[in-house]
Amino acid sequence: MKKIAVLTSGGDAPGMNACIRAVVRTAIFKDLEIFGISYGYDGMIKGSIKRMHSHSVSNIIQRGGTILKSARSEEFRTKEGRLKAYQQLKQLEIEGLVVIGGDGTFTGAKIFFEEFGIPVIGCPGTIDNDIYGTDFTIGFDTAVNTALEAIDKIRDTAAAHDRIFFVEVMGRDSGYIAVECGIGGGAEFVMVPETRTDIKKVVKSLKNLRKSKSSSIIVVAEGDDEGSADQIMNTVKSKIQDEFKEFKVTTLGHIQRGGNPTARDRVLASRCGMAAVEGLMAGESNCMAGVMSGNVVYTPFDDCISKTKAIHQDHLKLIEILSI
Ligand SMILES: Nc1ncnc2c1ncn2[C@@H]1O[C@H](COP(=O)(O)OP(=O)(O)OP(=O)(O)O)[C@@H](O)[C@H]1O
Ligand SMILES: O=P(O)(O)OC[C@H]1O[C@](O)(CO)[C@@H](O)[C@@H]1O
Repeated sequence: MKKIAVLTSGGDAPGMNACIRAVVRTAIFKDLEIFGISYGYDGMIKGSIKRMHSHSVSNIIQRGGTILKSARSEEFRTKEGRLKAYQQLKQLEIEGLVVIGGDGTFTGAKIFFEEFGIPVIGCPGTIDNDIYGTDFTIGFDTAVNTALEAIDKIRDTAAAHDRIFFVEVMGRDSGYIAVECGIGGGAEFVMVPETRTDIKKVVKSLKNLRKSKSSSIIVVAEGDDEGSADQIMNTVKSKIQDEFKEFKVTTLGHIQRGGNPTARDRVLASRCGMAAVEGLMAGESNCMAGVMSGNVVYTPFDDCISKTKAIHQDHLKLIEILSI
């Protein structure tokens, strides 16, 4: 193998730049030619592919976003689109690919590998932490810390005005961010897509808590089965508005995807990036390089996509016990 390429795809995540840096510098260290593809699979289809050098990734380890840009590509979902992408790689004699993204990115990579046989290794880059085969995904720790900082501030005003705050965090299909910042932020409740939200139970508990607390923080993952934080707030409010003075909603949104990556994300990203290149050179393919229990592991894309990394039930219990 002489030439490989790297791209970022799906939602950006803090630490993607550190991962690109690790891929580029490991490739150069191993005497490979390394190419950067802009705008994910769209850029691969359009041929937005440039040679990268060590200096191309200088001064980016601390930066959020991705210097390669990211995109969600509809065309890559079609066979014709993927064929165009393959032809672009073939023209440049690129023989291996590193894709940094989430489970959608890995689904595309798996199909691409099966159709054209180009070895592909993924690095888990998404704030959602919803990928099987790695304890944490790149960007998750930063997103949790960003959300936590906001919750700490919201708590001040919630306490000052005796309010119930519903704080919506990201997680289309996953409650990992909600659970971690719920524990760290001392939330009274956390609502996640993985478990059924019981509004009656929440109302009953809030009434009970009213005896000892005048304010509460409820963290809602955006994909909760009862709807958005706004919808949930209105349902809860209609049942207990006499008991609490005020109900407020704060949606944290995309601030969770930006900012300088934490040390944990930079280290994880660097390890996964290096492992992806080493894996390609050792003949690994159609898999993701992740870190589990401190060790680098290669997990088949099939497992990363089809197996779920369940929320720890004891984490949910922890929130319930500590909120009394
Ligand atoms: N079934 C599929 N076939 C081909 N390509 C796919 C498929 N699923 C996803 N992709 C490609 O992967 C891209 C990224 O997927 P997606 O938008 O789901 O983000 P992701 O990688 O899961 O990241 P995040 O978790 O941050 O949303 C899609 O825009 C598409 O180009
Ligand atoms: O704004 P976008 O890019 O559509 O992404 C939103 C989604 O991306 C994620 O943040 C994952 O990166 C989800 O939690 C969220 O639903």
